[in-house]
Amino acid sequence: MPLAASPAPRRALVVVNPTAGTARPQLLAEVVERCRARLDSVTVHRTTHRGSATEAVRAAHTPGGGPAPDLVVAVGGDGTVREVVQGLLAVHHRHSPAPAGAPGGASGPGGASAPGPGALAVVPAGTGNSDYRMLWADAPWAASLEAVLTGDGSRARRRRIDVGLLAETGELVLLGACSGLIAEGLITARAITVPGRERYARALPEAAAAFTPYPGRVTVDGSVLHEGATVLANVGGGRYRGGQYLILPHSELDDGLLDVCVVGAEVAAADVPHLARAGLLHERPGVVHGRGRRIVVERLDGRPLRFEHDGELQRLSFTSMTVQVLPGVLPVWGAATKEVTRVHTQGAVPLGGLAAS
Ligand SMILES: Nc1ncnc2c1ncn2[C@@H]1O[C@H](COP(=O)(O)OP(=O)(O)OP(=O)(O)O)[C@@H](O)[C@H]1O
Repeated sequence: MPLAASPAPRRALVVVNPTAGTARPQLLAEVVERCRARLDSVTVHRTTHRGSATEAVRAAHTPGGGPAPDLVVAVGGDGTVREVVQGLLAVHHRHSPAPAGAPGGASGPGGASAPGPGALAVVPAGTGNSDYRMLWADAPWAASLEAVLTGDGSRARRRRIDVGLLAETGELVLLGACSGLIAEGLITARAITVPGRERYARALPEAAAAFTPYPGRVTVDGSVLHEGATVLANVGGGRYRGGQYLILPHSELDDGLLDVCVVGAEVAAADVPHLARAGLLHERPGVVHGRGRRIVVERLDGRPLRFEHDGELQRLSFTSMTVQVLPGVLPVWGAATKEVTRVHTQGAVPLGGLAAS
């Protein structure tokens, strides 16, 4: 759901993780210089430990602690973005008396009630940077940031996007959560030393070659979508996983719903990586799609369900994962339309995520 307007931001909090994969001092210097050239006030927080980004975002929005930022720039990888989002959602819950996702809510700058969280902008400085790609595809970060700072509506939009809540742990799901093969790929990736996206591009086929489907069930808002041998069930979120595998081609980040794709055993696991890279997986027989507010993914033989969310493997021994939508809770800057840029995969398709409006 687009906000009524996308005014240019005035006050930024820049949160940088100096330990993120590609966070060089000159990158931070350039981000800060660009922000200072355009904005009234810019505060920089360098993270010092895990959780530091969340703390900084919350502190910057403390009532009575001075004007809150209307822009929060996360400079780091997906882990840093997730921590910043956690902080923003804590502020959202503190400030939003309106039901989650209600248009307008209390979060627009200049709103009558206390301002909600600043809008997220991402500068990619990690190794995978899937969050940045979900929002901007392959656009260069400097051009994206400049469009945000100037409120250039032809290139950047501020929207309130949906976030998933993993009911079993209370964790947030931004890019997506997946059982089966994609989770196995993360385990295989640990032994591969090449950085970033390339690591996962090598890991997934390797994991697929050794993969055995599990007995599973997927339920969408109380109705069974799939029951039987399962290769993967992906809930989201972004259209791509691993920044390159097209799994949810019709997912919109701001429609108030979660999409789910289940790949049944009719599709050989070994074919999933190349089909998904080519953008062909979703139309194969044995692949089903659903959309709803609450998605339950179960393993039915009593053994732990292997699953991940946002690229983090879930280490607890749950037999199910339940993802509920928190509609429209996260204000975020992204590309103006989904047609603006393309992700370079073999079968390049329009960017997933933000609805053109
Ligand atoms: N100062 C710090 N020292 C150690 N760890 C930190 C620090 N600041 C943040 N972290 C942690 O570093 C982790 C990894 O950061 P991040 O994901 O941004 O970088 P990355 O792993 O290089 O990128 P990507 O996730 O895109 O591959 C985060 O989970 C975060 O909690």
